[in-house]
Amino acid sequence: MRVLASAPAKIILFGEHSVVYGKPAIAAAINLRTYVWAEFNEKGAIKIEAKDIRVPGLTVSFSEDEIYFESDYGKAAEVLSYVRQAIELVREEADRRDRGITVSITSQIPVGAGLGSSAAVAVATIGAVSKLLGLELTREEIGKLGHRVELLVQGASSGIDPTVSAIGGFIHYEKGKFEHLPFMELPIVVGYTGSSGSTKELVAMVRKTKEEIPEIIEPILLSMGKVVEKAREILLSDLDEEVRFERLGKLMNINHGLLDALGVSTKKLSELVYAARTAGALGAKITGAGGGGCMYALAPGRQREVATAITIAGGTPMITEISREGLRIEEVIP
Ligand SMILES: Nc1ncnc2c1ncn2[C@@H]1O[C@H](COP(=O)(O)OP(=O)(O)O)[C@@H](O)[C@H]1O
Ligand SMILES: C[C@@](O)(CCOP(=O)(O)O)CC(=O)O
Ligand SMILES: [Mg+2]
Repeated sequence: MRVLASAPAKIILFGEHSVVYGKPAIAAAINLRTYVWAEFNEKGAIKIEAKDIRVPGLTVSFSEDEIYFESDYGKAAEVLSYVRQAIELVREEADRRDRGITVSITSQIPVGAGLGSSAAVAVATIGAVSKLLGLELTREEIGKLGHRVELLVQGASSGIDPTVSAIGGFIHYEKGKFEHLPFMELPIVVGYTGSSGSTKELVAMVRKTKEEIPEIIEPILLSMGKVVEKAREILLSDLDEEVRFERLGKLMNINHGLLDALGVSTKKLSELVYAARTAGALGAKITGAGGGGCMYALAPGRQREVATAITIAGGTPMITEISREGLRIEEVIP
């Protein structure tokens, strides 16, 4: 039997980092996906074929069914740890720790770009392997297992990424609980710096600063939570679209400033943010952990101009749409 599952990337509209400390956040699944094939192998081992993963310092190449890591083993093992933990967790849930499983991954999501590639690969792996082992799990349960994977690998995770990747759509999330927000097309442009940041390292860095100067960092996290609550209020209001976008844009700019204060922006991210605002975006901010990766801009009627400004500033604009669908079982071959 072979199973193919896929799971989407996401953007965090408001509240990254503060969400790790129990504050609310708002995120949406987007139409970039990670695909995972799962099948049994007779060796009783876990085998991972990560076909197109590009991480600086690591090259993975393939022959028929062997994987070669052109790097030290430690680094390769670390990079594949989300997938390995996802498989091990599902084998445990199914009480089939002995079962050999091979997974093969292809992905459209840039890695370490703040678009939740770690959550998508974990969720798609859990989806494919649980189906293979005959476990009946709901999307919500799969999101919770994805959260456990992120906790095991990163040491800290709010769970928002695996939740939105598993269930899809547009959500408000707080302390493990989510609420679907009304589906709406937002006129946004995502700008990719081309460099990556490790969520594990950035979350650890914020925690260290918080421990050193809690009297300064805690009020920033509190403010971020308040920005999210205000944004939710605006998203659910019946305000005129123009006013609504204008207010959301202002909140995005505040949220970016607060993220910058936490130290997770970079020169390039800020350049893309300011280029977008100068080209007419109502708001622009980092999305995801930062340290490189992506920003996004809200630009009703100005998406083309903002995309051009991002290109001129040295970034890559991406036109993305919100994905209603989360985890999908694409194919089951008996
Ligand atoms: N296609 C993939 N195959 C295997 N592992 C992946 C894949 N995509 C992402 N990952 C894992 O996720 C990590 C990146 O996660 P993270 O630092 O949270 O950034 P982000 O989730 O923003 O992309 C990679 O280093 C790797 O371990
Ligand atoms: C920084 C954080 O809020 C989001 C991280 O997203 P990403 O891995 O950068 O896509 C961490 C978390 O919510 O667990
Ligand atoms: Mg991640």
